[in-house]
Amino acid sequence: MNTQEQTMKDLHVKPVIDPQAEIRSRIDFLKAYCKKAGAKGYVLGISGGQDSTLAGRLCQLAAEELRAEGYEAFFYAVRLPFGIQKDEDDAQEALTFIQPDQSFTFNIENSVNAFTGTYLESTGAEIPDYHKGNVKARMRMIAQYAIAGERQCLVVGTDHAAEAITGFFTKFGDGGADVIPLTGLTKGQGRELLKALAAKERLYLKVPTADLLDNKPQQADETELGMKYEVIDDYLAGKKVDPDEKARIEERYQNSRHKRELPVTPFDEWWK
Ligand SMILES: Nc1ncnc2c1ncn2[C@@H]1O[C@H](COP(=O)(O)OP(=O)(O)OC[C@H]2O[C@@H]([n+]3cccc(C(=O)O)c3)[C@H](O)[C@@H]2O)[C@@H](O)[C@H]1O
Ligand SMILES: Nc1ncnc2c1ncn2[C@@H]1O[C@H](COP(=O)(O)OP(=O)(O)OP(=O)(O)O)[C@@H](O)[C@H]1O
Ligand SMILES: [Mg+2]
Repeated sequence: MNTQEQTMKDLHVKPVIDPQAEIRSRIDFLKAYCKKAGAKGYVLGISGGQDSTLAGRLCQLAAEELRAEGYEAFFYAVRLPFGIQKDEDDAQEALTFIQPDQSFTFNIENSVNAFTGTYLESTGAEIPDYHKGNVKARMRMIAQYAIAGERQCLVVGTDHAAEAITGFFTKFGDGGADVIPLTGLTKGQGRELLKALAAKERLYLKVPTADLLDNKPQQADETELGMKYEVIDDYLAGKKVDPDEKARIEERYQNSRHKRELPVTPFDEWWK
């Protein structure tokens, strides 16, 4: 098996999907795991971006089905802006589509600013914008775990194959979650699922952005990555891609392995 085939297998990617079947199996997974864990539902940050819109809708449908079957479960959608989010209208549109049982707004600005202030006092250095971005992602994780802890719920992650292969997530930030229902999907397949769920075009054609930087608000992921999701998706679907791009994807995959594993112990061999 060549590297590309092995990676596709490791990341559980199917080159072609039946969107309705994927929706069904992922909702079934969310329901089965919730019951098995004895949890009371799901918590997820809703940014207005494609991934959380999709995962949020799947969680809401799972919670509704569980209740109809006599199991009390709820979906809590959390808006987690840093100050005023430039694309707040998209986030509101996402909430309208998801129709969550309950939504909260937890503004992370005060917590992040308190953190960066203490960081300066403690180390004598300003935290660079890039690393502050990771603090924002981790603050969102802290907020979601606090809500999940209080409500005995599961924290939902939105990682999928196109982010997993590039390691394009913050370790223990948006990468920190209990259940990851979009695993194995490419970015384009996530879009297909949203279409099949009758989301508005605006929600699935939105330009993907981590939106973590003060200096470059709404920067497109593709700009930071220096790669197109279309190319990453082609690679994941087993297609032939430009050799330079292929090499860059494979390098990113290899260098980010530590993010897809549990913390390394003296008994692990994978890093050798
Ligand atoms: N080989 C190794 N073995 C074990 N651990 C290793 C390691 N190399 C670094 N590390 C650890 O990992 C840390 C670096 O990882 P991390 O803190 O995640 O930082 P890093 O990978 O540098 O940054 C996160 C990236 O993900 C992007 N992101 C974040 C959040 C959301 C989204 C989105 O798609 O919306 C994208 C963000 O724009 C940025 O490019 C190091 O500080 C170190 O602690
Ligand atoms: N401003 C925010 N408010 C609430 N949750 C957020 C916010 N920013 C990020 N998140 C959470 O972090 C996750 C990772 O962000 P990411 O940008 O990868 O996904 P997305 O915004 O849902 O979709 P896209 O990748 O297309 O922008 C989101 O899915 C969401 O759960
Ligand atoms: Mg986003």
